[in-house]
Amino acid sequence: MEVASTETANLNTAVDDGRAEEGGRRPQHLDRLSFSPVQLPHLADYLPNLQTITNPLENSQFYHPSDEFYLSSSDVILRQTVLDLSGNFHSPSTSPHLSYPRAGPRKLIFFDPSHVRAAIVTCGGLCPGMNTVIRELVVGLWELYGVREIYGVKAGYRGFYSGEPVRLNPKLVHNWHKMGGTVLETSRGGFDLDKIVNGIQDRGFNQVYIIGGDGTMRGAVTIFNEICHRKLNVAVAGIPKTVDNDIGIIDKSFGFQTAVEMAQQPINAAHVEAESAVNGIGLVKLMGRSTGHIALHATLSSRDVDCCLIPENEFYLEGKGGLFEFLDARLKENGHAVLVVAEGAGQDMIPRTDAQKEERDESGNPVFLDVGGWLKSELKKWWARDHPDELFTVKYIDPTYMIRAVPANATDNLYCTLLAHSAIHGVMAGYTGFVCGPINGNYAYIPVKEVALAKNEVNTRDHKWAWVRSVTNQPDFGRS
Ligand SMILES: Nc1ncnc2c1ncn2[C@@H]1O[C@H](COP(=O)(O)OP(=O)(O)OP(=O)(O)O)[C@@H](O)[C@H]1O
Ligand SMILES: O=P(O)(O)OC[C@H]1O[C@](O)(CO)[C@@H](O)[C@@H]1O
Ligand SMILES: [Mg+2]
Repeated sequence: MEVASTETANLNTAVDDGRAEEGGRRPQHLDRLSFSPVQLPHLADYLPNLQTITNPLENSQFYHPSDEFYLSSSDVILRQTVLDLSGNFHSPSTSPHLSYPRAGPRKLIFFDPSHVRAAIVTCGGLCPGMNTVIRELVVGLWELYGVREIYGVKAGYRGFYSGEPVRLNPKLVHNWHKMGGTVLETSRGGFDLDKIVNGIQDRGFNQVYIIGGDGTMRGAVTIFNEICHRKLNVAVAGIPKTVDNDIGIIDKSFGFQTAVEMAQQPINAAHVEAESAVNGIGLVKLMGRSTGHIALHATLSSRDVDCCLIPENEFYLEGKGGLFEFLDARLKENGHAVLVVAEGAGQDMIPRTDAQKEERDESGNPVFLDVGGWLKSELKKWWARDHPDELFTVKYIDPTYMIRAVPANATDNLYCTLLAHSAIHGVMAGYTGFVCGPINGNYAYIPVKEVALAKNEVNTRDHKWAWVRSVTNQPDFGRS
C-alpha cells in the first residue's frame, strides 16, 4: 500500500549543491532543512483487506511501461521550491517543507476495472474546460484502465439524489472538448449530505470525480468524511475548477488562462471606443467574486488599461489620490482612459438596501451589485459636476458570461487532460479525499481538506501587483 509516512524525513543531501563551505563543512542551518510528506488518505486506511492487482497499463500496447514509469510513495512534489538557504529561519521558506505524492500511475492498483462504477459531477459556475475534463475522465477510464461503467451525474450535487445519471462512453463524449459549459449541467446549492452519500451508495458508485470550485471542494470534504465514516469502498477525487482562480495551493485552476485570453477582446473594444471619443472612458467588468486574478492578468497582457480595480485593493472616488483625480489627469494627458474592474471590487461603496445586503445565492455566496453600472453612473455624475461644458463618454462593457461560457483554449484543453488523467491514476491507486493539480508545474495529489481551506488571493504586496501599478501608473489608494 502506498501511503506516505507522516514522519519528517531529513534529506540533507538534497540541498547540498557541492559548493562546500570553508573547510568542507556544510553550514549548520542546512541540517535543519527537512521535508514533511503529507499523508494522503487511502482506502486501505479504513478497509485493510482490499486486494491489489497489477496496473493494466502493464499490458497496454501504447505504454510499454519501464520501471521508471510507475510512481511510488517516495515520489513527491514540494509545496515550496523557492528556498532561503541563508539561515534566516524567520523566513517561511526555511520551515519544514511540505511534500505531496506525485500524481501518476502506480504499479499496483486497488480497483478491478471490471468492478468500477465511476460517477462524474460538475458543480458551481461555468468555466472553460469543464467538458474537456469530463471527456478525458471518460476516455481515460475507458482506454487506460478498461473501465466500462461510467456515469454523468446531472446538474451538480443535487443530481446524486434527484434524476437519473447518464451512461457515458468515449463515442458519446468525443466532441465535448469543443463545447463551452458542461453537458452534464451544473447548479449551486442542493447540498444534502445524507441524500448525496445515500445516492452514491444506492447507485453502487465506487469512484466519484467531483469537478468544482472552492465551495464544491468544501462539499467534497464532507462527502469524503461521511464515506470514511460509513467505511464505503468509494474513492473521491476533486478536480479544481473556477474561472476566478481563487483556489489555493495549486498553480492555477483550469479555464483561467482561456478567460484571460477572452478578456482581451472587450478590453480592445473599450480602448477603441474610448480613443474614438472626446474624453472617452472605456469600462470593462470582469469576473472575480473575491479575487482579481482575471482583471490583473488581463491588464498585464493588454497594456491598454489605465486602471485596474480589484477586490483585494480598496479604492475610492473623490479627493486626493482618488479615482476621479487620476482620470482627470489621464484624460487631460491622453484624451481617453480604459478601466478594468473585477466584479467583487468596490462592493462596499455601492448603496444597497438591507434586503440586498442579506442576499445570497443558493450556495450561500453573497450576491453582488453591478459595480460596472454603478461606476459608470458615478463617473457621469462627476464629469457633469466638475466639467459641465466638456464632452464626455463612458462606454461600459460587461463581457463576464461571454468570457466563461466558451470552450477551453489549447493550453487549457491540455491542462484539463492532464488533470483528468492524474485524478484517474490516483483513484485507481486507492487514494481518496484528494484533489489533483500542479504545484510549481508538477502534478501532485493534495488532501481535499487542505485545498478547501486554502484561498488564492492577489497579493498586493508582491511584484505582479507592483507591475500592474507601474504599467498603469494608477494610484495605490492610500496603501503605501
Ligand atoms: N461549505 C459547504 N459545504 C457543503 N457544500 C457546499 C459548501 N459550500 C458550497 N457547497 C456546495 O458546493 C456547490 C458549489 O458551490 P459554489 O456555488 O460556491 O461554487 P464553487 O464550487 O465555489 O465554484 P465557482 O466559484 O467556480 O462557481 C454547491 O452545490 C454548494 O451547495
Ligand atoms: O451568475 P452565476 O452563474 O451564479 O455565477 C457568477 C459567479 O461565478 C463565478 O464565475 C465563479 O465563482 C464568479 O466570478 C461569479 O461571481
Ligand atoms: Mg467559488
